[in-house]
Amino acid sequence: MAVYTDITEGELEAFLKNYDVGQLLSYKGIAEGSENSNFLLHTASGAYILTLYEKRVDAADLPFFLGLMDHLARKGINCPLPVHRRDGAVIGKIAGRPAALITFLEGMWMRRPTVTHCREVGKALAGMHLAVADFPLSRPNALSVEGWRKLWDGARPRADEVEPGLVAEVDADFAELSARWPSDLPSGVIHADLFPDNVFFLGDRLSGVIDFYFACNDLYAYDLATCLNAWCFEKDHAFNLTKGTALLAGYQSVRPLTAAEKDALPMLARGSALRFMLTRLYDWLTIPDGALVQKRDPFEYIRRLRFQRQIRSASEYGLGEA
Ligand SMILES: Nc1ncnc2c1ncn2[C@@H]1O[C@H](COP(=O)(O)OP(=O)(O)O)[C@@H](O)[C@H]1O
Ligand SMILES: N[C@@H](CCOP(=O)(O)O)C(=O)O
Repeated sequence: MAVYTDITEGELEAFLKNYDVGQLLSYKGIAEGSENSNFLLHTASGAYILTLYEKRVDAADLPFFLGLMDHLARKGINCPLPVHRRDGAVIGKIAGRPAALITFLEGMWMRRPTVTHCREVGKALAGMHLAVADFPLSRPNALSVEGWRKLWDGARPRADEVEPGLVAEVDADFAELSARWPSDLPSGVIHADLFPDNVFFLGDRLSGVIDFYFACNDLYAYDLATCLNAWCFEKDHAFNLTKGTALLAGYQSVRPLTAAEKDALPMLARGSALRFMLTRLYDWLTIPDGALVQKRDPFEYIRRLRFQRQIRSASEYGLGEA
């Protein structure tokens, strides 16, 4: 469920008066998503998404997120284009919340991505990494190693109740990741949450990338490692080598990895698995049952983490196979 703040037709009509989008024809809340409130709007000029930014998004970060979408869309990346108001601004206010209007993208996200989808997402990710080279804004990654530690401090006292032995496992991860986390790899603005529910397809064609609200400056190869975890495992938690091969080959067909990035990939994939396990575990332990926020399964990422601890070389993901 992702309509935390409801809006009236009157509020919406008043909000839209600031834009050149024509008369409001219809609007409805969108159930999918987890962070913000989203509405699908039809106006005389077409379809749009209205997003009301909720508590977990810092309003001070909105110029970065919306500026990034604007930059990428203008560079030909399939992502939403923020609609400018008549006064030039892209951020407005409705029902007391900061809000923006973005263009609607056709397509649907893949519940069971195929090898072809993995290759296409690899290409799109590399395309974004090239396209951000001249993006002028930056935002530190609040969810890198130090941010993970804060989440772990909150979750650790009850982590063994969720999964016996988890405290010892994750303490050991922190010791190793702190000592070996790379910092001198190619970096720039990354998406940082490129899961299947944030990528739309029309058949096999990638039609859109959405949800830039975790985007930040970090290592490009870390973004790719997140995709390995999010796209290349089956429902039974087994790694699919063919999908890994396709994702990495797709990425490298647009932006070849450096030797140092290849060497670091297992460590980055382990860190990324830890990052998503921790946000999920933290929410699992702190969000009350019945709350509107959708809680995601930490066990899926406990398994990813155990898998990633065993990997010694990126060739085990299929690097160099295609
Ligand atoms: N530009 C867009 N075009 C079409 N649908 C969109 C667009 N942006 C968001 N959506 C719809 O809204 C849902 C939630 O969007 P998302 O940005 O993932 O929200 P959240 O940040 O709350 O997780 C998506 O799953 C999709 O159905
Ligand atoms: N992708 C994250 C959760 C973030 O949710 P989103 O709806 O904003 O993509 C996870 O799977 O833990």
